[in-house]
Amino acid sequence: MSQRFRVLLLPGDGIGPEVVAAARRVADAAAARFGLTLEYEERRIGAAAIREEGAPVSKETLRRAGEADAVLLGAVGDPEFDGGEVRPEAGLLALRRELGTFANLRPVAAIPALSGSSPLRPGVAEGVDLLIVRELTGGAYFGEKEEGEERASDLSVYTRGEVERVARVAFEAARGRRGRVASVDKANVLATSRLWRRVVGEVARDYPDVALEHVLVDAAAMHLVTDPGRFDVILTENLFGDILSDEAAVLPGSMGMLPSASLGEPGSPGIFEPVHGSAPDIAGKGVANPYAAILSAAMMFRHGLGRPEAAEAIERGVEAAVAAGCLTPDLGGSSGTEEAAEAVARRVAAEEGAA
Ligand SMILES: NC(=O)c1ccc[n+]([C@@H]2O[C@H](COP(=O)([O-])OP(=O)(O)OC[C@H]3O[C@@H](n4cnc5c(N)ncnc54)[C@H](O)[C@@H]3O)[C@@H](O)[C@H]2O)c1
Ligand SMILES: CC(C)[C@H](C(=O)O)[C@@H](O)C(=O)O
Ligand SMILES: [Mg+2]
Repeated sequence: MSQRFRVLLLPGDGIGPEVVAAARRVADAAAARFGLTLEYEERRIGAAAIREEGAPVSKETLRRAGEADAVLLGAVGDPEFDGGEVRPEAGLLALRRELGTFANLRPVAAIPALSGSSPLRPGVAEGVDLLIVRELTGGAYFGEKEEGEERASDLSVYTRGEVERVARVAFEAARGRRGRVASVDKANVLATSRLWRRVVGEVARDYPDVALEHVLVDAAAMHLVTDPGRFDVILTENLFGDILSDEAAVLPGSMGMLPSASLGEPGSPGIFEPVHGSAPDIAGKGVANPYAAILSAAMMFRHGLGRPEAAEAIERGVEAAVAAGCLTPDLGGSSGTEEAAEAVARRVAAEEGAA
């Protein structure tokens, strides 16, 4: 009997539905190839949920997410709700909170065929292979907020336990990579960063085989685009990780190339979500780059469903489609979203019977 998995699809807003459909197409091809059955349920999140259900994510959707084996998410956000009291983004934050996905893995890898796509100095982005481990359920995003006409504040809180658990994720990941962690903070100014630095240093003692360096976030932002090869695993807090990962998108050449996995305690469902947003400027045109969402589906097979062979087949499929010149406009090509998804799905299926 084939192994069955329940996948909750949350396409969301803007290009979200377009890239999730593409990811589903490829996930199905991988499932068929490896004898797995994916049972999908689709629900609303973000602006789509505000319009139809009155809230950016319903209690029922949060409940269904908790019962799924994995959540595959597109993006949330719509200019219609900018500055409003109910924000689409709150749905995603509530979902992360509900599922306790404290560790967000954002791999940044330059695909060889795309080495010319980075707008940086020639050669800088070549061979880049780094992993941002972003703390995802703490810091200024989730602290107490005050929002008045004359005064506003976002309290940033970190506890020892919150820092320790995400640091362990980073050190474990480094063990399977090149053995280096750069912990990024602002310890020259922020108390939370000083706690962060102390706790990361303590955790490092359990990983004598991993080299740890502390880097201030302002300098890290500069190194990321001038000398990205110095990084293996970057470990950082919620807000810094959000900003540094969009900056890192210039390395492979587009926001449309960065996937992510948001993981909680073992056994709890992860959220697999591209790093990019709802891209209202290109939504509905069929030209969004689906590779970030497709590679997020690969991460779902690896980290959420325990089927790394399916993940690898998808990753090889993306590399091959890109090498064959199947590029969306953000990468300088003229392929559409569906065409790119088909190109990957075909390659995943055609590997059938291969070792
Ligand atoms: N995880 C999420 O759901 C998420 C992440 C970031 C932003 N957002 C939301 O998305 C909305 C738009 O935000 P933004 O414009 O600052 O960021 P964005 O990531 O949506 O877009 C930034 C730029 O990158 C381009 N881009 C992004 N993804 C692309 C893709 N797959 N293919 C081709 N081009 C792509 C867009 O066209 C745009 O020019 C906001 O409401 C924001 O809050 C959501
Ligand atoms: C939409 C927003 C809440 C989200 C974040 O800031 O975490 C997004 O920018 C991301 O990077 O996933
Ligand atoms: Mg972001």
